[in-house]
Amino acid sequence: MKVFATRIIPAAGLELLEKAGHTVTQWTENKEMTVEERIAYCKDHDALLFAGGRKIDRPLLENCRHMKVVSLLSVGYDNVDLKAATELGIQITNTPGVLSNATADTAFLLMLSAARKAFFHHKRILNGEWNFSTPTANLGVDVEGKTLGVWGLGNIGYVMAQRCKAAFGMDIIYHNRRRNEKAEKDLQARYVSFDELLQQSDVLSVHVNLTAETRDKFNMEVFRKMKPTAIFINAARGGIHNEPDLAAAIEQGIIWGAGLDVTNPEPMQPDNPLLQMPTVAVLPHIGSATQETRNAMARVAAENIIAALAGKPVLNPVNHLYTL
Ligand SMILES: NC(=O)C1=CN([C@@H]2O[C@H](COP(=O)(O)OP(=O)(O)OC[C@H]3O[C@@H](n4cnc5c(N)ncnc54)[C@H](OP(=O)(O)O)[C@@H]3O)[C@@H](O)[C@H]2O)C=CC1
Ligand SMILES: O=CC(=O)O
Repeated sequence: MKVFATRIIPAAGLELLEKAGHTVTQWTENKEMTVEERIAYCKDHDALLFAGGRKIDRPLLENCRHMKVVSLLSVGYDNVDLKAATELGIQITNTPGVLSNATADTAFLLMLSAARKAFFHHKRILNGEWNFSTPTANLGVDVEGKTLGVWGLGNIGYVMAQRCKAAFGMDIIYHNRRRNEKAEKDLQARYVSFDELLQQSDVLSVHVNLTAETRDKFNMEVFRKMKPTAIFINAARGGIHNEPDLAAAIEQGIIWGAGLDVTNPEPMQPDNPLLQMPTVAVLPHIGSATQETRNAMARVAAENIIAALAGKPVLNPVNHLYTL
């Protein structure tokens, strides 16, 4: 059968699909497809491997009713109209688990980078300012022994908590809709209300899915409930924080700093004030971007397609989650 990939995909996934007898066409151009191009390609294929691009919306899905599966090369499924896909009988799948370590590592990197003003110091070196540091100027803060608050202690949040506890003996508090008993047992993570999470966290790391409930949750009203020394980390989705409010909160000393792998909108514009702030570290949505992890994700995405095209149950269905 015929599979269309919206970008060049890692070799491990390509090999699996070809070994299963499928023909794979990849979008190789260094520019986004137009809406018309995407519909034309999808109309002609049995499966879509979605490796990035504009939202999988109802108009696209309605033009591709024959498609058996849209396999996302990601965990997040907020860029798909799941309701439309389910109504049209199109299976949607994702790649959970295999990218948790790499994404948690990115959150960990951002936490340290914000705490130690690492990106700011890097910029200073580029400006030829090596000797500007004095015993009292441009200091960072320690994270050792402090409290990590995790909003969304699932696959990625768990690894972030595990790393922070093992590396720095941080106390772990978290807030989900349901208790995570494994984290409570293994990491002595303490379940708290959302407001307690805000009040008690020295570092607050966001790992929830982007949904109607979580969208724009971190706004000025919420930042005002956090410690003035707190560091806000978001390696989930930019839509979860209000970016002008975040910039104002740091500027006014309402919180101390931030580490963002995801921004709102993406791409972040180079003149965004957050990029000038010493206690802010921003990365261009590279949470899972390691060679090993991208190959593992491609394998899972390919296996989901192979199962769906064979009429077998897929590994990672997400259609049932659309009521979120
Ligand atoms: N930066 C990057 O490159 C990457 C970003 N991501 C993002 O990270 C997100 C999380 O991935 P992953 O850890 O695998 O997902 P999981 O489903 O394992 O974890 C999500 C957690 O969020 C909690 N949660 C969801 N909604 C709410 C809510 N309204 N209030 C409180 N808690 C909530 C869930 O618990 P409960 O259901 O009990 O509330 C769950 O523990 C993805 O959706 C994706 O957007 C993922 C990979 C890479
Ligand atoms: O943002 C990445 C994902 O896997 O979700």
